[in-house]
Parts: sequence; C-alpha cells; structure tokens
Amino acid sequence: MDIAALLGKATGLAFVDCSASSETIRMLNQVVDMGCCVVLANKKPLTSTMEDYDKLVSYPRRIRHESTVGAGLPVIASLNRLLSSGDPVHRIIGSLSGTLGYVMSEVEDGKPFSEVVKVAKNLGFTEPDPRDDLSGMDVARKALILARLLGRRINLDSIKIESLYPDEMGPDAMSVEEFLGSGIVSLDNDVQERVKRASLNGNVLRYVCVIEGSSRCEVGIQELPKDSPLGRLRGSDNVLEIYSRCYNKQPLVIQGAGAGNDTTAAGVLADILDIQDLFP
Ligand SMILES: NC(=O)C1=CN([C@@H]2O[C@H](COP(=O)(O)OP(=O)(O)OC[C@H]3O[C@@H](n4cnc5c(N)ncnc54)[C@H](OP(=O)(O)O)[C@@H]3O)[C@@H](O)[C@H]2O)C=CC1
Ligand SMILES: N[C@@H](CC=O)C(=O)O
Repeated sequence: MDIAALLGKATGLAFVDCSASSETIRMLNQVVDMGCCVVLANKKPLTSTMEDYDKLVSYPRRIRHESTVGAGLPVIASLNRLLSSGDPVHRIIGSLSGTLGYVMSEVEDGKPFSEVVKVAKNLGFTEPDPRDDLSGMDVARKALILARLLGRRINLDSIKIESLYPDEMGPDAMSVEEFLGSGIVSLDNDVQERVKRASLNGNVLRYVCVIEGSSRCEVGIQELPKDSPLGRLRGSDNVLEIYSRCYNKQPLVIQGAGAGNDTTAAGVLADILDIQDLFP
C-alpha cells in the first residue's frame, strides 16, 4: 500500500503504529511531513536519534503516544498538563514494566523465573522478544521518552541499564525460542536466590526507573521495603511518582495495570479519539 499517497489525499486520518519495530521510523517521517497525525504504542520511533525525535514531535498537537509509557495509564497526559501549566518536574521514580512487576511478584510467591516469564508472554505483557523486557531496554525506552518530554536531550546510551540475563543469551547468540526453551532456565536459581536474600531483610526486588535533575536517568533492580509504594505492587501494575514544584513533598502518583492487550488498546483508542478534536 502506498501510505504516503493515501494520507496525502485525505484529511483527518491518523497513522497508528502498534508494531515493536524501528522500521516504521522512515515512514513516520514522511507522514509527519504530510501534516498527518500520529498515534504510537511503539516506543522505538520516540527513542531513536534526537533528529528523528525532533521530527516526530515537530507538531506536538498532532502526535499522541500515551500507550508508550504505562500502557493505558494517563502518564504522558498528566506530565504534559503539569509541564504546560509551567510546573517544572524534577524527579520521576517508578516501576514501569508490567512484565518485570509480574515476574518479580510471582517469583516472590515461589514460582520459577523461567516459567513466569513464559506466562507473562502468554498474557500479552512482554514485548514480542521478552528479552527486551528482561534486558531493561523496554524500561529504558520508557525512561527516555519521559526524560525527553521533560526537555532532556539525551539518547538511550546515556541511560544506566541493568540486564537480568547475560550477553551470551542475547538476540545475536540465540533465537527467542531457544532462549525461552532452554536458555532462561539457567537463570532460575540466581533470581530465586536474589529474591530470597531480599526477603530475609524484609524487602522485595523491584525494577525501578529514576529520572532526576538534569543528569540522572537509570533503570535497574532495587531492594525495597515490602511496605513501600513500589514494594506493595503486585502483578502487572505500574506505579509512577512525579515530583514537581506543586507536587513537592507529596508526589503525584499514577498507578494501575501497566501492560496487557486491553489496557494498551484502550490507550491507543483514546489517543485516536482525542486527535479527532483537531478536525471539527
Ligand atoms: N503488550 C503490551 O502490554 C504493551 C505493548 N506496547 C507496545 O505495543 C507494541 C506492540 O506490542 P504487542 O502488541 O505486545 O506486540 P505483538 O508482537 O503482539 O504485535 C506487534 C504487531 O506489529 C506487527 N508488525 C511488526 N513489524 C511491523 C512492520 N514493520 N510493519 C507493520 N506491522 C508490523 C506484527 O505483525 P506480524 O505478527 O505479522 O509480524 C504484529 O501484528 C510494542 O511496541 C509494545 O512496546 C505498549 C504498551 C503495552
Ligand atoms: N512489555 C511492556 C509492555 C508495555 O509497554 C511491559 O511489560 O511493561
């Protein structure tokens, strides 16, 4: 299909990217040039080079990407409202992976890591290659999207990322099927040990994203008290604490299902409907 020709002939169309691919970036550039609206669940176009990013957001009212962070949760909308009202955000801390939240809480309940990763995939929480989640890369992309929204001109390689599997099990070394079929089992004991050690201290492990000030942006495992906002998370829930001038001592907190087909699709649909307002 010649998408450029189709979009060029009509107004009021939105180009919706729900792939997990970088291949759509070139097409998105064309679409933006034609003045079309864009809705993204795909994080990759927003986490490519600054040049691609600047192009994509060059008409801010014509792009919506709520589902790229926290699936259907109103994360981007809330941040945009704070920023547009002149309330500077200085710190965001959160648990932004439905997959890793689910995996950690199930391992705490004694289930093997390898098994719960497969269940997370079947439930629609993981990326097409679950190593995108387990490497921390998916959370890093969300962190980058948020950091760029706050005005930070950084790339993925500025983010400190902790991976839950070794390089020898990466996509260059084995297929998704090999990883899930045989590779991942060898990680079970290690993860179970880490979870047990944390539990002896009354703590749990959570995969945490921190964006702070003008330089800190990191994602990785933290040992946290069970009875803390992040420690209390169960299943695929995400939680995000936003600290700004108005929300200084008590953060603005957004919490709820952060992955899954229904909530993601609802986020995408809400974005499409929202964009309709541009075409009275
Ligand atoms: N699952 C979730 O909870 C959430 C997902 N997202 C994002 O949504 C996106 C999709 O995730 P999910 O639905 O789980 O993944 P799936 O693998 O289920 O779906 C991806 C779809 O994209 C299609 N696709 C892949 N490459 C291209 C391409 N170059 N052009 C057109 N279509 C393509 C695939 O088609 P085919 O099968 O034929 O290859 C497939 O239908 C990802 O970017 C993910 O990060 C965001 C928030 C939450
Ligand atoms: N794979 C992601 C889906 C949403 O972006 C996750 O687990 O959070």
